[in-house]
Amino acid sequence: MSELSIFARAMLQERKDILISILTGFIAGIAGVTLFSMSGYLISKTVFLPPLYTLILLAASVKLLGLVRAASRYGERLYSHRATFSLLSRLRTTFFSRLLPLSPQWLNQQRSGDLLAKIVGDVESLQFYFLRVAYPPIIVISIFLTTVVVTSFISIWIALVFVAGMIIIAFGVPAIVRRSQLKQTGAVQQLRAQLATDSTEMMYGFIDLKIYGRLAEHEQRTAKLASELTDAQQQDAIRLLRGQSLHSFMTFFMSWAVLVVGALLILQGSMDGLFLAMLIMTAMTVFDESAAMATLPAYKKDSEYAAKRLNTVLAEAELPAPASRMLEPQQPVGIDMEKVSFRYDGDWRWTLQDISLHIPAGSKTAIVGASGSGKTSLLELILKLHPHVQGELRLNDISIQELDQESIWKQARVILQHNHFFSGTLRDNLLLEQDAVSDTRLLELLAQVDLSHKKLDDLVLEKGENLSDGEKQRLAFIRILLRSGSLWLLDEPTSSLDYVTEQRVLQLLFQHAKADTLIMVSHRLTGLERMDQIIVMDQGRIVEVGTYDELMRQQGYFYKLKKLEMDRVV
Ligand SMILES: Nc1ncnc2c1ncn2[C@@H]1O[C@H](COP(=O)(O)OP(=O)(O)OP(=O)(O)O)[C@@H](O)[C@H]1O
Repeated sequence: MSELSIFARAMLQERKDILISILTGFIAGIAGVTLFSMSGYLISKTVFLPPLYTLILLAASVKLLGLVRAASRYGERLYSHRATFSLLSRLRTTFFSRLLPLSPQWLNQQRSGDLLAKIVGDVESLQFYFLRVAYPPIIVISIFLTTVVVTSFISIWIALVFVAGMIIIAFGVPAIVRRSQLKQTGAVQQLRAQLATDSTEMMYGFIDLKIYGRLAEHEQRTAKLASELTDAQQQDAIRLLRGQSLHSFMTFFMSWAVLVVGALLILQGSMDGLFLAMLIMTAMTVFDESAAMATLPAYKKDSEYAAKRLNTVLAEAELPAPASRMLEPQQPVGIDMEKVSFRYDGDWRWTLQDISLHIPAGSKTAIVGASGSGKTSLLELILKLHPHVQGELRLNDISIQELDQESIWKQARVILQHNHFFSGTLRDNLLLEQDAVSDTRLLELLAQVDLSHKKLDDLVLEKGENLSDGEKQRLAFIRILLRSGSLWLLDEPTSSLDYVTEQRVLQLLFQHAKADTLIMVSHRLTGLERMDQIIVMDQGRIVEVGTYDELMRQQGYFYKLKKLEMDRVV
């Protein structure tokens, strides 16, 4: 059961609560059995008019056992649930922390709904493993064994009936329940994941689906999945109920068996009739204590299936090789590439091929080229977002393979083509990294990027739905101004801005990045005169490198692009 190894480790960490809950659970169970058997004995004894002190003693013991049972049951509930919730939180953090270092490329390949179903639903299914699978057999078997040993002093035959009952109830009933659910394994989890995937896709593509008239079809499919999930959950509930009913039936059957065998023994004179009521009460209580065994197979299968789904995620995903070297903080970063080639997983063609370049520390570089020529991919390689790269890529003369990814990210001030905005206030969205920035400073920055009409308490909707693309770009720009780091990687940071605002923002950018290394991917070819070098790309290759003047003099690819742009403007 290696699938459950994450769970076993988490259980080991919660061993104190687990041991206390087992101990209190055992005390509560035994106190319950003793309480009811003693009540049976008290009733029988009363018939023979015993001395008053005997009755007082028995009644006091029954009361005391009641108190012990209640207190230990409370302790059991408290510690077992505390252990369960701590396990759940450990599982969540373990799974999440294993996901975090995975390459974004791998994460992007996952369907978000399915991944969410795994992170939330499957992890939650695992929480029951302790409470409903690992824990009940320990309690049930220890209570049974204690009861059988004590009963054997009264009658070995009744003790044998208990053993038979234990085998039927603790093993037979779960085996029958297990057989009935073999075919159904994982149906709920699979449907839940499908529903989550379909629903997220519908939410993300709502407007397009509506425009292209496919919304109704999508809604129907989602509704069908939802009803199939309800059916599967209902089937699961029915199976659980069937197991519980079978268990109740067997509990009463075994109590009748105790009554019949006990009556025969009394008739034969081999057992005192005083004990009969006591033994029947014992049977009813002890078999009732084992109710959790009937639902155990269902929870076991669910947990194992959930663990398997989670493990597939972790097994498929390749963790980046550990790297120990760090980029020096606040030192401008020089970048060298020698014959670097790269292709996305599963892609037959090279996205980048034979890239050799030198970007001196503190220089300003523009990357231009046709759409799809590999400009963004090149930036992503510098951020070490893709682990498998051919050739040599060095930052400050350290091979990227040896560099710790986090240390690169700490140094980088990045604007991607799509910047994410969270639901919250504008202030929350600006202060992603640090909260020690005054409102006055934030308002000043907003004014510098022509957003003085915005207020810090303005509400931002999920994914920045109520912001224009240009506003998003300027807010992303403020975000990187608030960061520290000496490597600026900007992927078309001003593509949605008008010319005047763009120039204003770029001026601000050059002021802040004066001594730093700056690489900017740009579609527009205006304002590139101030760059130290321009890298021109086409179909994954570098076709030209030089300053603006050099490239214009050369009259090559860049010159043609520039001419096309100018013709378009005229
Ligand atoms: N996650 C991905 N998986 C597979 N292929 C990808 C992925 N991202 C990009 N590509 C492919 O890699 C190639 C280069 O893409 P890239 O985004 O680097 O180009 P680009 O020059 O930045 O384009 P644009 O100017 O349109 O942003 C494209 O052909 C694209 O289809």
